[in-house]
Amino acid sequence: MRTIEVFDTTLRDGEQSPGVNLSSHEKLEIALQLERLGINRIEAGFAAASPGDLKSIREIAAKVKNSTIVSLSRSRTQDIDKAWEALRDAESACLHVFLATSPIHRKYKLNMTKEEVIENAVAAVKYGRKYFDMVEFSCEDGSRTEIPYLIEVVQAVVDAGASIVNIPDTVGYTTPEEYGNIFKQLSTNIRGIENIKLSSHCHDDLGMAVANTIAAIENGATQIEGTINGIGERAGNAAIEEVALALDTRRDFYQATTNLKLEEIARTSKLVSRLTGMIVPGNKAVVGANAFAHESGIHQDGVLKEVTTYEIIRPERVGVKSNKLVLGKLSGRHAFKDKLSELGYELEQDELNDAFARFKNLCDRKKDVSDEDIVALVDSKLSNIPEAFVLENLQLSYGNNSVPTASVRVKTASGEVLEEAACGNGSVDSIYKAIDRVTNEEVTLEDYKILSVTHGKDALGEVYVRLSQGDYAVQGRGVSTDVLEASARAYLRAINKLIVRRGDAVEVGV
Ligand SMILES: CC(=O)SCCNC(=O)CCNC(=O)[C@H](O)C(C)(C)COP(=O)(O)OP(=O)(O)OC[C@H]1O[C@@H](n2cnc3c(N)ncnc32)[C@H](O)[C@@H]1OP(=O)(O)O
Ligand SMILES: CC(C)C(=O)C(=O)O
Ligand SMILES: [Mg+2]
Repeated sequence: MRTIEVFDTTLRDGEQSPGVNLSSHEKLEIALQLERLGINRIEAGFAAASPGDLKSIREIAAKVKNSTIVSLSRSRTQDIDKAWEALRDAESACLHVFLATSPIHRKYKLNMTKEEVIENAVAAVKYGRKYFDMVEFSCEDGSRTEIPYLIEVVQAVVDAGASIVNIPDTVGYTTPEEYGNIFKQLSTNIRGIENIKLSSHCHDDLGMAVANTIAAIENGATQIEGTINGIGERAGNAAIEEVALALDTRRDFYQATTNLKLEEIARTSKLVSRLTGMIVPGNKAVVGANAFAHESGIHQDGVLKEVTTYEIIRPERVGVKSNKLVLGKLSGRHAFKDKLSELGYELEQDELNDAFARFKNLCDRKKDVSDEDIVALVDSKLSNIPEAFVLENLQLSYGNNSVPTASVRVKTASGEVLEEAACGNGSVDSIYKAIDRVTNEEVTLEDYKILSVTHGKDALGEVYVRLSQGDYAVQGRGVSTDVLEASARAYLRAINKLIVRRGDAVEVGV
């Protein structure tokens, strides 16, 4: 059985998803969960991209001990210097340096000859090796590169000291057969291939990212790259959970496995979805809400007789648990704490007291409190964003023939209570206008999404908003049994984040 190493780029390529913008704290939370999942290498960002990216890579490098931390870097000395600045204190660090090799990129983007590309790639790897023991080189757009030339580039960077070579299908263009052949060619033509890791990195533009990744494994890849939930630039990257489960479920066929703790998958997926605001579709393989649901009579009958008739992955395998402890309004703190621990949360006493008070409050408004309700309730408070404004009261006047009016009362960080009212084109609009007034912020609402977290008429509603102000873009999430309250909480939360971001910007001198 071969062991395939897993390189996660949720925090770098995943953050390249349009609309996703994670704070340092959120990135750290994801990195710690990726470490728990057993990821071998975590690409924490692109240090030269911004002072904020550098800072969050450094924070992750300081806290994560069991995974190698990686920074992306162009083949430029100034980028490599920044990567070293971010990673110098990591327990285990890797520089990920890249340069495009395909004819299209050489001609139109880089304006370099074949020889210049090799020269720059070799120089970058050698420069990187002055700082780093582990250097990965990526032949960007490798799948559209002439194979004999690709072999030349790979041999040159291996000779220069790269210990991982990655062949990205940058634009999701390749097919399993074609991509597999590239790995076969490299596996048989590179001197010293046995001492390096050969890596795949696939995008999903034609919906083949996972199939292409598997083809690479079958033809010699020893590392795969991807993201949780398959998020990433354009149509996204190969979904790590899908590749891992394909190998696990069909180990009889592929004779390969990963060292991931598969039971951490559901939790990791939820965390990434929550913090990025990228909602996982119900029918998504492995982590979608319907992945383990059986709807039709014939399937249900089969599953009741023998579960393997229609279920190839047991839900427990990926950490989807059945509800064992039903909590309600008569439960106490011990049961609540026990449930939180089962759901993966270990709270400090004051956080627990706070969550418990909100749980009791929810029980008064909702008949059945499910695990999802509890996760939503705890998560909505745990992101540690300093709150410049806390929602104290929301009041609405609505009639189908009158102009909706909202009144909002907030408490500021200094304890001052402020109240404002506003009319709007609809209830949400009036709430947002009142919040703009009371916070004295001028923002643009770029996106507003509403969904139900749980089921039934007393379900929790979840609202995501994306706001911008000048160069800043932030997301906010609010959860409540009342969608208008959730809308207000999401908006206010985004404003609080915006205030923190502006503070960050002052700190780094932007
Ligand atoms: C396939 C991928 O996912 S690659 C990673 C993509 N991710 C990102 O780009 C996010 C982070 N990027 C950034 O913050 C910015 O692009 C920066 C800070 C890296 C660079 O910003 P700028 O200096 O303003 O350059 P800009 O992004 O406009 O253009 C890229 C430049 O890098 C060059 N370049 C692109 N790739 C490479 C590379 N691997 N090595 C060296 N140079 C490269 C381009 O040819 C262009 O050079 P030019 O200015 O001489 O024409
Ligand atoms: C930077 C590289 C690895 C990349 O993300 C790609 O080519 O898709
Ligand atoms: Mg990519």
